[in-house]
Amino acid sequence: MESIGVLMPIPMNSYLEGELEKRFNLFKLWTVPHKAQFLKENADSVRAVIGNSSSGADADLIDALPKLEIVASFSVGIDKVDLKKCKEKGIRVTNTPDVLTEDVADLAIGLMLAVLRRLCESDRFVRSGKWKMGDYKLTTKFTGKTVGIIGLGRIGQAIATRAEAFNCPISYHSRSQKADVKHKYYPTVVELAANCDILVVACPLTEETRHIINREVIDALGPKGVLINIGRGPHVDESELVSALVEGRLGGAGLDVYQNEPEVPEELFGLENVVLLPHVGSATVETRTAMADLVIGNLEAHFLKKPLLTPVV
Ligand SMILES: O=CC(=O)O
Repeated sequence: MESIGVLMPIPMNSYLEGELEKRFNLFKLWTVPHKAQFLKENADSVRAVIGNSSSGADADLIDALPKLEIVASFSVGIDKVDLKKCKEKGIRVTNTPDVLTEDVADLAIGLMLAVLRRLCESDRFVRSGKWKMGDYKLTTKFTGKTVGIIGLGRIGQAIATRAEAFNCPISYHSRSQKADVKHKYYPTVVELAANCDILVVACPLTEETRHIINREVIDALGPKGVLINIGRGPHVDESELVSALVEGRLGGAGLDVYQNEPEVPEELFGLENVVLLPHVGSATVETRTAMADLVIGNLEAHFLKKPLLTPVV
């Protein structure tokens, strides 16, 4: 397979790069000074593109690569891939589900604890020497809080399982009620938000879920409510979120994702009821290695004409 051209537009993971280089002719686009020219010159050699949560395959890239057969995403979310165009052109698409579910769910619970128990602020309190001047203030209990989950797929379910271990009643919203699920279902996000303490975004980003967290939802969650976003930045109307937090109309937020990563609204930096992470839901050595192996497995299966391991299209 050494002659098969695989395009990686941005750096993602050194283990993945190394494993791809052992098997394929890997084009690392970010190392090339004139990208457009390089793409033009090598367009006929590229048969696969590696995507991730910030770089996928849009219509322009797909059109620029006439020999493209597969987009293998090093992510579970494939919102950066033009799926419609891929379907039209018979281009296969794969992602990395399951292997990252536990890490993302762990992180969601971590964010809940961090926001309610002010873990990051308390850490700053100790480091700054303020403890010597008096005790840190009281915070908010997590055990027993009602957790509302938007999207009860693999990750949403794993968050529910973990939150149940903290005696948290679980409720959810998804496109339709799930027959085999005992948690309370709300047909709208506003109703879910009005009836939970902590609202978690755990659904894929699609046209229907863009800005699923809007002003009405934020107001329903209210000044004691906490928003956790481990989905995608555009799930949230970020300027509404920022003004609600600044004005105290929302109790707090734990965010792993943002509208324009790596840009994060600076108004949030001074708020102690907000915990900000740099999109690290699946970022452990173990999980990123498993994700890389899945990307490689999908590419090998495709080029050996075997069934894909985790096909999306
Ligand atoms: O954001 C990460 C992913 O989609 O895997």
